[in-house]
Amino acid sequence: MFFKKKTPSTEQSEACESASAEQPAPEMPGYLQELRDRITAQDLPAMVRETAQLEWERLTGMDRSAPESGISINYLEFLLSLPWKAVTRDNLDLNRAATILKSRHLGLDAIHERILEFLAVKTLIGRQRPTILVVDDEEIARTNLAYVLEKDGYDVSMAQNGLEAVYYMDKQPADIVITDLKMERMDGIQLLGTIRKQWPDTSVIMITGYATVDTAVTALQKGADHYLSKPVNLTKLREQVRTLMEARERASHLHGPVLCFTGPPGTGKTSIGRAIAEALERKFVRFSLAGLKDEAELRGHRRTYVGAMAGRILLEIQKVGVRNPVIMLDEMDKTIQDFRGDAVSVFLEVLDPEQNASFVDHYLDIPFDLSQVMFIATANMAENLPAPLLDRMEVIEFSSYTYREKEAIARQFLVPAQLKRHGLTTQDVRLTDEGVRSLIRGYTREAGLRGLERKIADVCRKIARQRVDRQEADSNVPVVLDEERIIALLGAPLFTQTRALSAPRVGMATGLVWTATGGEIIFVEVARMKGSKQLLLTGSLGDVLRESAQAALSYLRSNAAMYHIDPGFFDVSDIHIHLPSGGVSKDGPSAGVTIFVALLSLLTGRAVRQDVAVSGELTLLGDVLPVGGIREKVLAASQAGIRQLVFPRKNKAEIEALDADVVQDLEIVLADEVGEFAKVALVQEGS
Ligand SMILES: Nc1ncnc2c1ncn2[C@@H]1O[C@H](COP(=O)(O)OP(=O)(O)OP(=O)(O)O)[C@@H](O)[C@H]1O
Repeated sequence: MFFKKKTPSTEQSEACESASAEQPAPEMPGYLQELRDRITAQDLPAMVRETAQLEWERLTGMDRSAPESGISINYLEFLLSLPWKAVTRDNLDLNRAATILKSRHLGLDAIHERILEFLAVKTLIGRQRPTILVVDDEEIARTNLAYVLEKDGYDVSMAQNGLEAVYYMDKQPADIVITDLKMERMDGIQLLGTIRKQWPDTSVIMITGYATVDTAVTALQKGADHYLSKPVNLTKLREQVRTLMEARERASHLHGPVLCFTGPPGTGKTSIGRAIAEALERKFVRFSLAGLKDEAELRGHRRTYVGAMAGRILLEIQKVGVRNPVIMLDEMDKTIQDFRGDAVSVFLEVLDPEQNASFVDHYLDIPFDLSQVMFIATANMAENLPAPLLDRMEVIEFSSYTYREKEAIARQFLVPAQLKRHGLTTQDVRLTDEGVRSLIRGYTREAGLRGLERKIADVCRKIARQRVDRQEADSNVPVVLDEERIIALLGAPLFTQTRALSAPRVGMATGLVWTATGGEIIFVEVARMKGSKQLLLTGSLGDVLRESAQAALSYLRSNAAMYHIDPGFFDVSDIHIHLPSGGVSKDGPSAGVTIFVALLSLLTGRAVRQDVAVSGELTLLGDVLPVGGIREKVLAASQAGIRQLVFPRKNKAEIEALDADVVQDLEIVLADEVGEFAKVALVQEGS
């Protein structure tokens, strides 16, 4: 029993605290009767009905003007409004799922494949009908039980005694054995012993006509999962069978692992989640975790708090009215950083099928089964998620779109959808190639498509307004959306992409960074002045980047001769390293090589080519380690007008996996050690 009875004194004070938030109690006698009828009539699990009845009894003993009766009514109403048993039936037709996924997205084939595999495994497991073996020497008893259980969808076989049961189990072990206790040849207790030894995963329900406390205790001690006396209460038996089957389902990983979509904003994570729900014919809930500050928002407040209510998870379940929706937990990484308290353990409990079958919301105070929910988490960067959570999730990465992909998606999906949403048709508007390009390049700067979608909506709104205002006589003539028209509608372009500079410069190198919103090019500037061995670092740099700068400087000092620079250069100088765009914080090890190139240029006086970008982690001994976010970095480089890229050779596999579309117009050089980076980036002497 999970309902906690409180002492009258605490109840009173709590009730007074909560008074302001509660509704006045409805006219009681009729309402109380109605509540009672609902408790009896609704299909509730036994424990829930018991809790509701107890609460109802408390309510009837209360003064109807007392604030606590309002609290009690709210609780009961909430409890009765939850979908304790309601579920939608999964549609596991893979062809249909594939069609739905394809019709919603362009590209993303690898992700679609992965999701279809996930659904295929579910389908196969779902097809295996659970099996039950009924063992009883009375024919009527066993056929009756078999009839009832078959109607519940189980595959049922029968045996007359323990020996026959063992014979059947040898051929095909059942998930559950329901056995009589007293039988000829091998009785129920002996059969239980054999099952426990040979088929430890099979659950056993023991039934007997000679129910005594002793036999029940013996059966349970020997490993029976449940015990029932004759005549068998069929409702109880079916409930026990269902509980055991659900526990088995959970153990067989039917529900896990949880999918976790990572990638920059607007790359299709939510819309794929929605498409999965549509394919399965499940309800969909998107629930943004951003801004969630503490556990109570997820799990509810105890009823002792003023205005206590259930947490977001149960409120969403209540809203959709079924206990098996697809719930998308958006931006999990952000919540974990900002959360007061232990967010990780709450998520572990919510996502783990072993634990979430008895999820306890503090307000509800009795377990609610979340194990049928299909959770999908999203995060901008998987690296931001703690290892215990990542362990339970299958991460699927969504990456940035190329210009070309954006153009195709805009044409096929975003523009038609926005036209429709604004009462326009493709007859009203003709978007030219130049128009799409200018929308993408001039008005958005993003890895995904969110901003582009908003800009298209802006354009549609303005065209709709013009159409209505002017009552255009020529309304049959489509508006041609070319660059000029777009500038007329949206104003001057907002962005000129950070462009690589053209002329080579001494003391300035171009690098590449990867952030939650995609790739970016960065510039590293270095200067040397008279001083006394100080290294100044500016530009909102994180600790890792600062350490990379120190390592690059130490490497150069310790290898001065090899690079033909004065070994004492630092004794009489200060070195300043600056990464412009101070408003953006920068961190990570991959700028080590870029800093080295800028320093070497400064100390040798050789200029750095500005159409080359380098990215790699530098060790103190001059080795180069691989870096992350290759696709994002390459895209950023090509959009910024870079011609040549140098990456660590250890990134070869990721580079070879890039689509031709991404590496178009770029030359990528792979380097083993830091000197090779410098060779490409520095202008050749004499040239
Ligand atoms: N490959 C694609 N094909 C067609 N439309 C797409 C594709 N990717 C994204 N979209 C569309 O772009 C818009 C933004 O996508 P969505 O909301 O799914 O992104 P998200 O990754 O969930 O973003 P966020 O992380 O900000 O929540 C949606 O209208 C979506 O339908």
